[in-house]
Amino acid sequence: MFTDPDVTTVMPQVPGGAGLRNQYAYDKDRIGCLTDWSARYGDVFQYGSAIVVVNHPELVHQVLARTNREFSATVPMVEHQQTAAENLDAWMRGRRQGGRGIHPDLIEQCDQRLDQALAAAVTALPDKRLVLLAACERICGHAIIDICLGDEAPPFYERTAKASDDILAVSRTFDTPPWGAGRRYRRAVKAERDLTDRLAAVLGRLRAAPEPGSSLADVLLARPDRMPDPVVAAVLRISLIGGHGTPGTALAWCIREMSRRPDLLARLQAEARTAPPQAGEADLPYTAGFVKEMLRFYPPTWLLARDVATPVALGGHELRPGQRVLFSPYLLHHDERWWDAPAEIRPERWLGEEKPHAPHAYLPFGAGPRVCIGSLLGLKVLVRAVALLARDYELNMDEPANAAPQPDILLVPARAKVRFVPTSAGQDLRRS
Ligand code: HEM
Repeated sequence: MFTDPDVTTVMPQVPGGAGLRNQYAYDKDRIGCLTDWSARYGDVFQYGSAIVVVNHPELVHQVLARTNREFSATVPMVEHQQTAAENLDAWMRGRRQGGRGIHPDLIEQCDQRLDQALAAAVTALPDKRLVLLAACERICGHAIIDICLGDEAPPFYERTAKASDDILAVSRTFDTPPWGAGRRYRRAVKAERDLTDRLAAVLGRLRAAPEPGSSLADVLLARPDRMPDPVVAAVLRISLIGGHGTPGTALAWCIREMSRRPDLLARLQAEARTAPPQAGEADLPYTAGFVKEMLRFYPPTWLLARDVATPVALGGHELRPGQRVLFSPYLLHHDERWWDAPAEIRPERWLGEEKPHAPHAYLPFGAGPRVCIGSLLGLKVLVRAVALLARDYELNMDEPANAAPQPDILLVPARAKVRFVPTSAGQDLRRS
C-alpha cells in the first residue's frame, strides 16, 4: 500500500526535460524510455514542466478515482451543449444510461446473435492474406455493429470504421502536435453527427414498426421504462465506435500469440472443440484466461492521461492546473513488484480464485468514473472470437515474430499479414 509522505517533496525531473534529445529518445522507444525513466527517477517524476508521469498502482488509482473532480479526462462530444461543464454533465448522464443499456443481462440476450455475427464477419473476409490489424478491426467491428443494430447493421459498417478512425485521430496523447487539430476535430464532429443522424432514422423506423428481435437496439427499445430515443441513439453510437478499433487491436494480439505459441493454440483448440454449442464464458475458462492475459501483456490503451483541474497533492507532491498526468497500464502490467513473472505469457494465472496481481495493477479498461463502458461486451466478443478461430480456422500468419508492439495512440502489432483458412474439423463441428 502506498502512503503519501506527510511532507511535500520536490519532484524528480528527467534531466533535459521535454528537450529535443529526450523527445527523440522517446519517439524511438516510448515504452523503453518510460521504463528507464521510472527506474531512474521513481514512481512520480516530471518530464518538462507540464507532464508528470505516475507509475504506482495506488497513485494511478487515486488519479482515476478523482477524475471529473481534481483531474479531468477528454469528454466525448455531446450534441447541443454550450459549455464544457454542460458537456461533461450530459456525457455522464448518457454514460449512466449507456451503462444500463449494455448491462450484462442485456448482453446475455445477444449471445446467439454474437456467435452468428462473428462467424459471418470472418466468412465475409476475402480469402487471401490480409493486414492483421485491419482484418481484426473488421471482425470485431462487424460483430459489434450486428449485435447493436441487427438487420439495420450493413449500412453502418464502413461509416463506423471511418468515424472511429476520425475520432481516434483527435484523441489526445503525450505527443499530439497542435497543428491540424482544428481540421481533425471538425472531421471527427462531422463523422459523429453523421452516425447520430443515421441512428435516429433507424430508431424512428424501428419504433414505427416494432419487430421482436435480439439486437441491442431491439432490446433497448423494448425496455418497459422507455428510454428516450436520443439516449438510445447515444448508447448505440458509443457502442459502435468503442467496439471497433480497441477490441480489434486486442484480437490482433490474440491471433499473433496463437500463431507464435503452438502450446497455447493446442489448449485453446481443445477447449473450443469440446465446449457445448452456444458455450458461455464459464465453458471456456482457459480461453477467457488467455484473453485477460493478452490484455495484460499487450494492453491496447497502453498510455492514459488526465489533466490537473485544481491544485491537488499526489504522492507527496503538489500538482497544479496546466499539468498533465500520464500513466501507463503497460508499465503497471509488466512490473515485477505487482505481478509474478510478468515477462511470461501465462493464461493459467487467471484460473485461480485469487487475483494474480497487486490491487489496482490491472487496468486494460481503465477505472473510476470514466472506466470503459464496454468492458463486458468487449471481453465477451474477444472470448467468443478466439474460440471460433481456434475451433474452425487455421491461422496462417507471416512471421508473427515480426509483428512487434508499436506504441502509438493504441499499442498495435506492426504491419503483419494473416490468412484465415477454414479447417475441415471446424466445418464438421459447425455442421453437427
Ligand atoms: C478489448 C476491448 C476494449 C478495451 C481494451 C477498452 C479500453 C478502454 C479504456 C482503457 C478506456 C478508458 C480510457 C481512459 O480512462 O481515459 C475506455 C473507455 C471507453 N470505452 Fe472501451 N475498451 C474496449 C471495448 C469497448 C467497447 C466494446 C465499447 C462499446 C460498447 C467501449 C466503449 C468505451 C467508451 C464509450 C469509453 C469512454 C468512457 C468515458 O470517457 O467516459 N469500449 N475503453
